[in-house]
Amino acid sequence: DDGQGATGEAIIHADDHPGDWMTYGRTYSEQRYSPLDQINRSNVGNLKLAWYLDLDTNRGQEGTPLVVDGTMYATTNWSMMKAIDAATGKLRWSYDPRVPGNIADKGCCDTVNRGAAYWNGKVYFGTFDGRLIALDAKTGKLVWSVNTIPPEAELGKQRSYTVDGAPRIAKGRVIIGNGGSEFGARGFVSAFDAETGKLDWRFFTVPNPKNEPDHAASDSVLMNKAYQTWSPTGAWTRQGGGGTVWDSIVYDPVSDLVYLGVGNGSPWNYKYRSEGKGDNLFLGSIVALKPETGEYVWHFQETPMDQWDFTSVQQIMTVDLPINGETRHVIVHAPKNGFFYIIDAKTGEFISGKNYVYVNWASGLDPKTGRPIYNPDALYTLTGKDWYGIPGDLGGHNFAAMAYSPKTGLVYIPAQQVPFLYTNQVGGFTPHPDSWNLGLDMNKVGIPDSPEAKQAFVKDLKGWIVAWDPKTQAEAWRVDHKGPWNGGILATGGDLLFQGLANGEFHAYDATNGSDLFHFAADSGIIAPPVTYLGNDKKQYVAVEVGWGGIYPFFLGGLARTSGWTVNHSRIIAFSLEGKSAPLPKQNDQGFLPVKPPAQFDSKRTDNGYFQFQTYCAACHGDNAEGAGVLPDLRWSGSIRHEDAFYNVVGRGALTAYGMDRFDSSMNPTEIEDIRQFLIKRANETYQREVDARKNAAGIPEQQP
Ligand SMILES: O=C(O)c1cc(C(=O)O)c2c(n1)C(=O)C(=O)c1cc(C(=O)O)[nH]c1-2
Ligand SMILES: [Ca+2]
Repeated sequence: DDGQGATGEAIIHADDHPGDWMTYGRTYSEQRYSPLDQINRSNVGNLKLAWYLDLDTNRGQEGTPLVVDGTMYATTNWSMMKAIDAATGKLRWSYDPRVPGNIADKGCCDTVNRGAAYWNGKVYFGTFDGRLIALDAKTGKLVWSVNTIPPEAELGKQRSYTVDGAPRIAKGRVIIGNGGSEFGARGFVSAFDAETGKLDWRFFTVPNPKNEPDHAASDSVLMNKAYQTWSPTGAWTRQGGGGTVWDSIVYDPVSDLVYLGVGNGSPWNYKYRSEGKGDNLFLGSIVALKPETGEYVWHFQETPMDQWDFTSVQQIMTVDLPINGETRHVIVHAPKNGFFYIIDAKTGEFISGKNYVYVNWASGLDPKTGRPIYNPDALYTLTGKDWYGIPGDLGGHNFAAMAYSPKTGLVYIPAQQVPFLYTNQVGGFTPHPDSWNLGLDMNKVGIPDSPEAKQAFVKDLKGWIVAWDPKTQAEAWRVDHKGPWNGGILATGGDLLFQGLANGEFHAYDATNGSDLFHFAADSGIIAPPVTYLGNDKKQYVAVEVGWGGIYPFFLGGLARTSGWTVNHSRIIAFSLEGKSAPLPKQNDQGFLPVKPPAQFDSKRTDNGYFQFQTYCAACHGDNAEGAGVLPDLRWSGSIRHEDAFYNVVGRGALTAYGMDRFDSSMNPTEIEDIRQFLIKRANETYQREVDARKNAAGIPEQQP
């Protein structure tokens, strides 16, 4: 027995039953390539809506649905799970883990969920409040549920753990990570027995602050190798250091290793975090472990001295590639930092790397070691000067998964350009409970409300597909989109690429040259990756979750209207050649109207109100109080009209059930009222502009400014 079990064998031999989509990236290689070819270049133009299922949350949907034996298992925002007849869209069962609403602000980037795992008749998924849940796949009944966050990891209000990534299963062990490095967190992954939920091993990705054993699988490598790459007294010893594994965990049966994509530093500011010393292992790294024990095998660090939120969490893919005349089994990786890496899957040896998007922080990689050749100006925490970085904190590529077609030999990356102004927090590192704690000046990371500043920034916002040839480490061609933050990509044996876009369209492209062969108006922004499968009727379907959200519209707010205005109507849509569904229901896409604000505000309080807003509110309600249409735009909120009404929501938690936490333990009533004064000021400054932006046939606001 090789320990794989029937499900492990089924996933390893996924191409023997291509109608299923049994694990996050379809196969353990996570290539997101399906050999199905009923739908192909010659007939995709006839693709029709087969069914749609409206969801119960109107927020960002990032899930990859699984399909096993004709049943789809989809996770949606607020960590909910649905089992659906994959041919008809009929709901079989649903499960709501009842994540408390006040948890939303413990995570940086929307209460999303990226997907489930399937093993031996059970489906597994993580919840935003840190649980891992196993359900009976047939009935949806709870089998077990565990808290994945050990009590000793929760060290006060500055530390935060949320779970939104999809679990992966290796040899009967469910492996799950978490997020939280923007607040304060020490990253780790845990492996649980798939049958019982019993903890098997745990691996921390950054050292114990006292260099003491955690009694975890990571003890020896952290104490002997990683600790020496951190300063013993930096802010990391209080903030956790970061390194959260919030998305990619991959098991490779060929090398028999589990790969972790490790996240950014906490706090971001390297000078404060580690006194400007050391590479800070294992931040920004791929780490390879043994699946049975969690024992360290190798690591490759892509971003030493991280200070840009350059996570290596992005999807890890294994491919067999011809390299210098021999076929090698390699990892290909396009992390946030903008470089495309090829790494030996067995040993972690760096083979080559080249930037897949424009980058200004490094001039290239050392050809021997793969270490970035830094632009000294990019090391803003060491220079003390502001840095306009490309990629910025959202990366050249974020969670939206890339795909590889073995037929074309190309990797298709949902690439983007979203610059970020990195500025140091003045006067040393000052953390705030219940807030992002980056060691950055939160006032300055925002865009000033001047048309010139905004136009310059918006001009730099881009999104496209890059078709990357890993054999030559060069771009083959590209498909330009209207703006950043588009969905993940699916490649198929029909020589097609499928992708949903931020502008609410779902597209099929020719995988050989990028020609646009099909599009469908899905009415809301799409950020999730599509999947394809056979229904019980043996027909090929392509399905995707629709729903605009995630960090781009949340934090960039009005600036994130790059692909147009969208009002959220979250649903799952599925297509087939025979699709006979009724069209999507007609809906009102106008969204809220600006409401004339109270004329008076106290201009002595608005500066502090801006600071409090940027510190506590901007990450969800939008930079400088301009919303993007997902969460309430506070400039037009009824609750800013009276001090008590505003305090009821912000201080006393009147809306906690809807995801708005109470902030009376992090701000006093005066500070909360300062925010209200600032919001009234912003409403007055922008009211006429927002009214004018709606003076068009559709009545929909045009892109800022
Ligand atoms: O450092 C972290 O722990 C962490 C967690 C998460 C998350 O859990 O979603 C994101 C990020 N970082 C992050 O940097 C990021 O760009 C991001 C985007 C998203 C999203 O779902 O839109 N999540 C996250
Ligand atoms: Ca992060």
